[in-house]
Amino acid sequence: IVGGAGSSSQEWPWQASLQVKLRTQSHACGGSVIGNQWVVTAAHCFDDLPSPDIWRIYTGILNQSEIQAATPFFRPRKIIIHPQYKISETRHDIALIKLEAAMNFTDFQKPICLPSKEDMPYTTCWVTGWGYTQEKGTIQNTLQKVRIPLVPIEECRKKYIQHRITDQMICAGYKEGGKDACKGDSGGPLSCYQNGAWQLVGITSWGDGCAKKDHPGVYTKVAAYVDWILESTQN
Ligand SMILES: COC(=O)Nc1ccc2c(c1)CCCCCCC[C@H](NC(=O)/C=C/c1cc(Cl)ccc1-n1cnnn1)c1nc-2c(Cl)[nH]1
Repeated sequence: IVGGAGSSSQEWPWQASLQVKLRTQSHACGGSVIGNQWVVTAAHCFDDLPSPDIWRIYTGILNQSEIQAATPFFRPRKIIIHPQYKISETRHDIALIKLEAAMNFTDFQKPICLPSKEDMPYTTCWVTGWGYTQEKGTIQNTLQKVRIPLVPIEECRKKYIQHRITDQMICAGYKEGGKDACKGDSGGPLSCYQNGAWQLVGITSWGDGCAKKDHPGVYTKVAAYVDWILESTQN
């Protein structure tokens, strides 16, 4: 997260850290708890790391330093990549992880609501993650947060002429740049507060550089996948 600030405990209890254990273990992607056995993330997180056995999902964490050998984590029982997603493309960048066991919800780990399928005028949206605070950066210890306004899709299409911004994507950013998601934040939530509840409006997906002027971040529009999420999480 570029231009953000450290979060407090219990502020984003749906935020997950998806870690990969090869010879060493490290953070790879963000994720969002949407049920006691379900986390939603970006499909591209699995492009080069498809084996479920190397993934460890941590919830209820504020600081990466809380993750030690003894810290409990969930293993994926199943990873469901959106059927229309293609590796190294940007469309349908969404995946579901069924955890091997159900979690107990607490003040530190509980789900975020899925959004309504109708387009809403979200005005209070935040992006969170442990990603870089600049393009050449490092994974942050404390979960970072930054408030970012949504950008109308027609304006976003003008900024990304050579890319195809589809109706299943949502853009967020400041004209002057300075605040954005960055490397290590992908898969995490774009959370918007609306009608008294936090809703998972976007999944951090891609952008041209981090926090550059006239280059908003591009997020998977969760409202376009609510039916797929509901039918995929039935069993
Ligand atoms: C110590 O541990 C680490 O350093 N871990 C570790 C450290 C870094 C990374 C990994 C692990 C995961 C790589 C593979 C999966 C994921 C591959 C793609 C992923 N993208 C993003 O997270 C965000 C993109 C992004 C999103 C928005 Cl909305 C706007 C601008 C964006 N950016 C444009 N340019 N940079 N960001 C990424 N993530 C990393 C990189 Cl490197 N790139």
